[in-house]
Parts: sequence; C-alpha cells; structure tokens
Amino acid sequence: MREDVEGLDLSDVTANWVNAEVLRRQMAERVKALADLAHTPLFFGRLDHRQAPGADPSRPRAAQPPDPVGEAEPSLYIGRRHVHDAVGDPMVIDWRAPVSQPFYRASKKDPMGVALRRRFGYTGGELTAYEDEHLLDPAEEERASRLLQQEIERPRVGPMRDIVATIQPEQDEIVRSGLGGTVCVQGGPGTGKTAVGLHRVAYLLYAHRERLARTGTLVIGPNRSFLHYIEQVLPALGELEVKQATVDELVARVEVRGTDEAPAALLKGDARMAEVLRRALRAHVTPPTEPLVVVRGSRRWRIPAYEVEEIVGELLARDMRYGAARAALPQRLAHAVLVRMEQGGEAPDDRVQDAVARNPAVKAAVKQIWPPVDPAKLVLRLLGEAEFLAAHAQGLLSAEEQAAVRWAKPYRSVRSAKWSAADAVLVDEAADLVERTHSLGHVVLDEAQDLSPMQYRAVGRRCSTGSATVLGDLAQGTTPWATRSWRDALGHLGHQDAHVEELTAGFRVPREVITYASRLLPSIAPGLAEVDSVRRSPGSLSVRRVPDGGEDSGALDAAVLGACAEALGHEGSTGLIAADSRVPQLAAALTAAGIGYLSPGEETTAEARLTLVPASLAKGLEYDYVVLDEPAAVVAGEPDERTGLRRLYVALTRAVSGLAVLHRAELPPALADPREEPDPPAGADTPR
Ligand SMILES: Nc1ncnc2c1ncn2[C@@H]1O[C@H](COP(=O)(O)OP(=O)(O)OP(=O)(O)O)[C@@H](O)[C@H]1O
Repeated sequence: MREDVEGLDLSDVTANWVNAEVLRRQMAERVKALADLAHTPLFFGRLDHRQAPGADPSRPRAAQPPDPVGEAEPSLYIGRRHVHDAVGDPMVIDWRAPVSQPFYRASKKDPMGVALRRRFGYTGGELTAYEDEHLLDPAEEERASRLLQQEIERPRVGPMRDIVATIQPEQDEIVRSGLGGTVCVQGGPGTGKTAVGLHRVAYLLYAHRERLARTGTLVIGPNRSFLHYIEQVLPALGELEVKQATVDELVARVEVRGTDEAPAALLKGDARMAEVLRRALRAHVTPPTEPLVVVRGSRRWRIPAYEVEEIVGELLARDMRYGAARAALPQRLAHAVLVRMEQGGEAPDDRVQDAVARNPAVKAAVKQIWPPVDPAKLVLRLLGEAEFLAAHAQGLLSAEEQAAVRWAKPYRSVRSAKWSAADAVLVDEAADLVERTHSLGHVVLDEAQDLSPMQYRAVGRRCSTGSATVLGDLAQGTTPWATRSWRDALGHLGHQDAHVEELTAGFRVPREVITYASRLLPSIAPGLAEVDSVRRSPGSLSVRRVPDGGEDSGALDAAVLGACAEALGHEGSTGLIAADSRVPQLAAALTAAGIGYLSPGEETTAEARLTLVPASLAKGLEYDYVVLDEPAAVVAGEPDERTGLRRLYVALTRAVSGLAVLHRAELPPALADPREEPDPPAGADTPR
C-alpha cells in the first residue's frame, strides 16, 4: 500500500502548482501513516461469523448485504490499520470500523453473530500464540485471557503503548461513544483512563475524520513529562495530527514567573472570580452624557444622549463578547444617524452607513463609551488596586478574601508583573470575555481532578462548540482545589449534561499492591470503590523497615539503592519514587554508586531503565517495578495530611509487576496496620 502511494504519478491529475503541492503533502502524510512499526503486527484478532456481518438470517442469501471479505473467506482479521491487497480487497479491517466492534463486545450472552473470536499473541513482532473463544458453544467455559495478562506484564521500555488488541468491553463503550456527547470517566489508578481517552480520540478521528480535521483535537495532560510519556500512542495508531498541551500552556498569554500561597491560589481558581472579571470589564462601558453629533457636508445630525444610551444598553443586554459589542457599536450609531437622515428627506444607502460608522465623531464616541480593554491590564488592576477590586468583588468576595487575592505590592506593568499560574488563568478568562476563544472539535482532559474551577472554564472554552472526554480519579486529587464532585466540575466546564462513567477493573496494579494502597481510601476519598485488579501476582509487594540510624539516612539510601539494583535485575522499567525533598540526596547516592538514572519524561531504553521520580511528578506514569522511598516523607511534603496521603496513594499505584516500600520513619497508620500482612520481606529486613 505504501509503495502504491509512493508510485502515484501526479503530473496528470493536477491543473496547477498549488493543488499539486497540497496533494503531494497529503500523500507524504499518507506514506508516513503507513510506516511499518517495528514489532507491531498488522493484525491481532480474527472474527469468524456465523453469517456475513449485518445479515438477517430470515432473508434469502441473495438479499443479504455483501460480505465485505467475500463469501469464500468468512473470517475478518482485525488490526491497527486497514490493509488491502493488490486489487483493493480488504485483508485486515481497521479496529475502529463498525464490523470490528464484536471483537471487543461480543460475549457468550450476546455473541453478535460471531462464532469464533481468535486473539493472536506476539513476541517481538513474531506470532507466538493464539487464544480462541467459541461464543456459540455453551459447553465452553469462559476463561480469563492469558494474552491480556501477558500484554499488561510485557516489560516496558520506551513510551506508553496502545491497547487496541485488548480493549475491554466497558472500555470499548467509552472509546466508541459518539462525538456529540461529553463523557466523564471516574476510575481508580490503572483502570485505563488515559488509554481509553487516547483510543477515543483515535476512534473519533476515524469516524468523523473530515469534521475533526477542520475543527481540531487536543489532549490535555498535567505536565510535559506525562505528555512525553503518552505522545507515541496516537502516532502508533496512525494518527499524527493530534495536539497536546498542559493547561498552563493553553493559557500562556502572560509570562508566569511568580507563585501563589495556597489560599490565594484557591481563591483565584474559584469560579466567583469569573463574575468579578465580568463585572470589572463591563464597568468600562460608560453611558454617554453628551449627544452624538455627526457633520456631513453642510448638515449636522444629532442623536440625543438618551438614545445613544439605549443603543448601548441593548448591546450590554445581549450575550455578546465585549470586543464584538464594541465592534458593533459604530454601525448601531451610524444606523441611528441614517434614520435621522431618512427622516430629513435624504436617501442614504449602505455605503453612507459605513462612512458614518467611520466618522471621527462616531469613533470618538465609541472610544469614550466602549474603550478597548487589554485583558492582562484588567487583571493587573484587579490584583493591584484595592478599590478597583473592592468595587467589582462586592458581595462576591469578603474583605479578607479580597486581601488574599491581591498582590502584596502592585506591579507597574504587564511585563514587570510576577504572574502566577492562577493569574494566567484569570487573564485567559478576561481575554475570552473580550474575544471568544476558538473552540476545537474534541478535547481529552486527563488527570482532570486537579483542575480548579477557573481552569475547567479555560478548558471548557476550548471545546465550547465541541465535546470532551474528561478523565480523572477523585482519590488522586492533590491540589488544594481538587475536584470533589464530577457534576460540579462538568458545570464549570460548560458540559453539565455529560455522562459520568466509572471504570473499576484495574489493569496496571496487581491485586496484592492495590489492596494495600486502598487501605488509604477511607481517609482520602470515602465512598469511592476500591479498584478490582484483574491480576494476582503473589510476591509483588514488599514493605521493609530499615533500622533507624538517627540523623543519618545513609542506611535508608543504601537499602533503597539495593532495592533498585534488585528491581533492575528484572526486565523492564524501574521507577524510584521519593518525596521531592529526598530526590537530590538519592540522586547523589545513585551517582556515587555508579547507577545511571533518568528523569520523568526521558524515554527509558534497554540500557537506561531506572527513572528517579519526584512524587509530585509520578501521577499518570507507571513502571514495571517501583521502589518507594520513605512514605512518611511523601506525606509530609504536602501542606495537609489528606493531600499527603493522596500523593502517597498515587506513588503506591505506579507498579505493574512489583512494589518495594522502604521506610525508616513510621508508616501512616492505615499502612502500618498489620492486618493482611504482605509477603514476608526479602533479605535482611527487620520485622515491623
Ligand atoms: N484493556 C487493556 N489491555 C491492556 N492493557 C491495559 C488495558 N487497559 C489498561 N491497560 C494498561 O494498564 C495501564 C494503566 O492504564 P492507564 O495509564 O490508562 O490508567 P489510568 O486509569 O489512566 O491510571 P492513573 O489513574 O494511574 O493515571 C497501562 O499500562 C495500560 O496500557
């Protein structure tokens, strides 16, 4: 197929240079999308139908829809891409095509016309196994898929992989939900939220390619290292055009050089700030005190102040952006002049109205009544001038709250201000009040639980006429403004009608580990269901206490390094997760011991498999083996205990095959409790 595209001769089909260039570019992209990926097989599944898909058994064969693969070969092969043979007949069907759906959804209860489902297993690109399910055979027992387990446990090198071969039915329902609706997915660690979000984009691009090519798609993640980790999934599925960004990058209209104390950031992220900004902006509209007088030729036309005021009032009452209303005002005023002219016996046409709209008197009136406003300057004044803030925050923010929001000392200009990340969101809100933000066709918002209401609004503006996939876990919220209710969050996003779905089956973390981590749930997110892991892995958890050596943490460092070396004895990636404050010391210890390590976001390779991860960056990432250093320090690194325990919950749930927890200080009580004692610690450990 690639050679076919490369061999196409364009000289005859394009009439001009521009068309030829466009076509050439499209072909280059097609060739890129058809690239062979090492170790990525062309197909991973097969469906044998009882009859052609879509056929109605009650109708004669001749009246059936044509069988897409021809009657002689009733099997459908399912793969990452559509593949056809030399004459254009399909050989492999794209996993997103409607006929592929039974591969993911058919069950004994509802076989969807499928007699046999075969899953193929590969090792390094070579076909090494297959698994059959005879969906119409009542005698055949249902078994858990070994291939699924192997796929999850396949050692990780490099970035996140796709899961097309093993998408589970409840995941598939989300992946294939339509473009029209916003979906919100609550799911514990490792339930596949990120995977599902990315596959949904791939699906939507397949099902609505033209529309989304016009409107655009965007994946939003918490930080750059996370985005690096996931950035290969869509290209591997042949989708090269999806953009990625963090929320901070989306709202980067001012340079962020400052930080906020938590109380200030909390207030700046509060949805009440949107109303403060709206009021402050609209206060710039000043009702006229003078009549508008336009001189044309020898005549003067006079619009009394009350009439101008009516026009202004009408524009204010309409739900228009400040800038759009400002742009409309000259024409409205010109129209009023035109009416006067007609009453005066003239017969002005549209050109006259345009000319009047450009008349210096009209321009001057507009400037005075509806002055241009720079969004950053508006926020600069609000955060810098006590009276200005008080005037517009009255009844919304208390005096103390206003004081907390204000800068300690005002800045002189937009350039010199030390904007914080929360300030930048306010500027973005103000900018949208002045001029509507462009909306994309679809936005995937991952790790949404950490967004403030104002950040949800910033994301919502970018999908105001499109739809969104919102992914998150309330138990992993680690910001002071973390989401408490998905309904509220969706309201701020402007998609209150979204479906909220829950994923409870856990794929990443083995049962032994997730059960241990879930002991924290009652204190960090009461009411949330524990993740139900699909995998048992005896021996995957070890908790070791290192004897307290007083001030010196050398013994702990040595034990941690030992655990890393042990983990690196296995294939795949190892993550050493530690409180941010412990990272420099561990980095030095690793270097002194001659153990190389990466930072999050740097790609693991066969040679470099250890990543030193500050707990604050662990969210969303995963490693085959995790060594967790000093849980008490992870908890203490956060401003309050609940946030600390949530950070710890995130750190405890990053491992696919094994987790070693090493501590010198006491563990949080829920984890120290010896019920369900984990596997006996390996090596020379002291009992807890
Ligand atoms: N159906 C599946 N088949 C194979 N692997 C899967 C499946 N679903 C999820 N996984 C794997 O489980 C791991 C966790 O998935 P993912 O990162 O999407 O979870 P998450 O819910 O976003 O987790 P977190 O809350 O920790 O960010 C990944 O390695 C992913 O590939």
